[in-house]
Amino acid sequence: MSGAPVPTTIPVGTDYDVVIGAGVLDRVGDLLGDDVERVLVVHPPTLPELTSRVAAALEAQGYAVHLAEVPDAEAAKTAEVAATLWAQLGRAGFTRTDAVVGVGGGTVTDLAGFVAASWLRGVRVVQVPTTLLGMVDAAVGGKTGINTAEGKNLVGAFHPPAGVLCDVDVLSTLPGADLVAGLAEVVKCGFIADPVILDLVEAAVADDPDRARSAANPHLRELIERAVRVKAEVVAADLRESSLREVLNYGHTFGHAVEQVEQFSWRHGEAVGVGMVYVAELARLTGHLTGPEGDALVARHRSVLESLGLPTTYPAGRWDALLTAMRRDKKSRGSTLRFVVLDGLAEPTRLAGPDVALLQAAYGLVSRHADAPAH
Ligand SMILES: NC(=O)c1ccc[n+]([C@@H]2O[C@H](COP(=O)([O-])OP(=O)(O)OC[C@H]3O[C@@H](n4cnc5c(N)ncnc54)[C@H](O)[C@@H]3O)[C@@H](O)[C@H]2O)c1
Ligand SMILES: O=C(O)C(=O)C[C@@H](O)[C@H](O)[C@H](O)COP(=O)(O)O
Ligand SMILES: [Zn+2]
Repeated sequence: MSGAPVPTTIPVGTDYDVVIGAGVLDRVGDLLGDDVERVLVVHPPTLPELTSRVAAALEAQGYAVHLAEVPDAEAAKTAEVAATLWAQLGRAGFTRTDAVVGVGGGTVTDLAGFVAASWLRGVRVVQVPTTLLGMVDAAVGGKTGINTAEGKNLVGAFHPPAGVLCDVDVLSTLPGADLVAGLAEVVKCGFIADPVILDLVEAAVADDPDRARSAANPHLRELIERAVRVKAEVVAADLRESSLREVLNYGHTFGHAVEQVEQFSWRHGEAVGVGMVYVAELARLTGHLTGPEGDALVARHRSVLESLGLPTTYPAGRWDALLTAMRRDKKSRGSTLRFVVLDGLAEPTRLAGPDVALLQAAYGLVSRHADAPAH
């Protein structure tokens, strides 16, 4: 894969840096800060080599490394798994000057961040995302959490990391479907804030569609950096999602509901893909996107996502379950559902309390094609 030799450092306000580079994995200890003795490295079973490299780099710098293997993917984000990590931290005597390192995709960094946020009411966490989605989104910004039986990320904390280390070389082993799922969050940043992202994705697809959906995408490094800059700017201004940060939730009200209804058999990025089409249709139905320009923007959602192989439709017949799940969205206020919608390209705004008939009509527009991909 391509990658400039010089790492890029993107500051998140004055709090911490996101370091993006090729072959930078061994620098993990540099992000830990002072006084750390013990480090809990949280990792999935799928990444033995990367985990060993991180552990060896930390040991070489004198840290006492404790490995914590957790179940792969969404199965990691449970209270039971968090409890096993708290027990391990307790047995090993982790103090407030010790730290957690998350090595893996967004599921691992969400879990590791939450355990760090809750242990002794907060210890340092350094995130080492190994998926595209983790690099551009999950590991950055300090939203940490786990799921409950009732829904996605319902328990968690805002706990910014001490640093984020993105080694783009590790993406070469990422399965294609996971790379594409990460591109969904990149595309999200294009629609809400940085349209150059959409231009770059479309250019890569026009040039070579297969390569565009892989770690060999010639614009991948720039796409990662642009998406991280979008996220960094937003979370630096509004860590706790009092207002602005909600824009990063574009497509997630419906997307999280799909994940829940499908019992996590859809990847997060896939669900967010169809969620963005849903909310684009909702914006048209509620008069936020109007005229030929509005129509073109909705069509652009479908075309860019489909060109990457992301789902833009969802089967009919699941409305009641979807609506129940959407009501648990964190943007809801009492019984009022709230959505992030676009007034135009890179012009996000909020839609509060739309008529349920319009919500269902938007579902009709994403479900009318009975050709949703099998999962
Ligand atoms: N906290 C946030 O702000 C935030 C933002 C976006 C998403 N998320 C969360 O992130 C999660 C999704 O993250 P994800 O898409 O990274 O999924 P994931 O963590 O499940 O990883 C996807 C798969 O890739 C494998 N993998 C990881 N790195 C690899 C590598 N380098 N080579 C080969 N295989 C590798 C994993 O083992 C897993 O099977 C969801 O739970 C979502 O809610 C959180
Ligand atoms: O960072 C944010 O803020 C986001 O909303 C980014 C999302 O991509 C991410 O999936 C996040 O975990 C969703 O958070 P939630 O508050 O809706 O659970
Ligand atoms: Zn997301």
